[in-house]
Amino acid sequence: MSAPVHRLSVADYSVGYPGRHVVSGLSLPLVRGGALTALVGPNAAGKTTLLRGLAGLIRSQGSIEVDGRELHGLSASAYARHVTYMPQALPQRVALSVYEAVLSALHATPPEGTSKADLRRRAFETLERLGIGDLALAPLDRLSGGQRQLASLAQAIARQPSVLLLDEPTSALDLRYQLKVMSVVRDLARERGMVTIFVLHDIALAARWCERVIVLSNGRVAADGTPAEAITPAMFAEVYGVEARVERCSHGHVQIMVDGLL
Ligand SMILES: Nc1ncnc2c1ncn2[C@@H]1O[C@H](COP(=O)(O)OP(=O)(O)OP(=O)(O)O)[C@@H](O)[C@H]1O
Repeated sequence: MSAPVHRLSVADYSVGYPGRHVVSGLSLPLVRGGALTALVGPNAAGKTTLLRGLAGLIRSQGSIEVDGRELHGLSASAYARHVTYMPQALPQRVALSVYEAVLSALHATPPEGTSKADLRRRAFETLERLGIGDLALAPLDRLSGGQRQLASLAQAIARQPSVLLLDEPTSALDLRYQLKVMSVVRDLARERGMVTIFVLHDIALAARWCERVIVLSNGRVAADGTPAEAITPAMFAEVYGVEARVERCSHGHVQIMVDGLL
């Protein structure tokens, strides 16, 4: 039996900090689970603020619905069962092993009907799936930056939320692990029908792996569509102030050539 496809809707949504609106009145056409969505845009566009708002970590106004259910008003623990956020900042240098860190994330919002043995199994399976089973017993404070990023991703995906929000999850990873992470998360999104939004600075990676690309600029949606619709020379000029060509290679993938600053 295939998993239900989760849905996220965001309407008239505003989020920011005391005395500072970063995103005002933003609406997103339905984000469907089962495939990857990229959130791209220049520095300070509001990507992290939007994701942290959607994750219920900072105060926001407007509507955020998951599977038709409004999340505003839910308790923090009920909210966290629907939405999981992987922050840009890597895990604290705490005295836990990678396995214990994943297990503690699972214990924070234990899925209904799962035993402690199920949670332990799920923690190990997640590490194996990401190709870091050999790091299970390694202390977090002895990992490299990339290894800590993988441990943080393992904490997020082990929780099996309806909506997974990942803030630059590949920024510290080498080429092989970038591809590994994109393919594991894409497969999980398909298997679980999970809504999955990645903040990415690497637009080529977004174009290659994501079905939908949302471009945020100054807290507004500047483009939203398939990679071919959203990633265009006009978007690069308007949003990033750079001259770029967008072509397709023989495999049909979008290729980006940045020629310089405008
Ligand atoms: N805690 C905070 N208090 C006040 N303003 C903040 C806070 N965090 C971020 N900002 C401001 O909000 C704006 C958006 O920041 P945000 O981190 O959401 O951007 P971003 O698109 O994720 O950027 P980047 O690509 O550089 O990570 C910026 O102008 C930033 O200075």
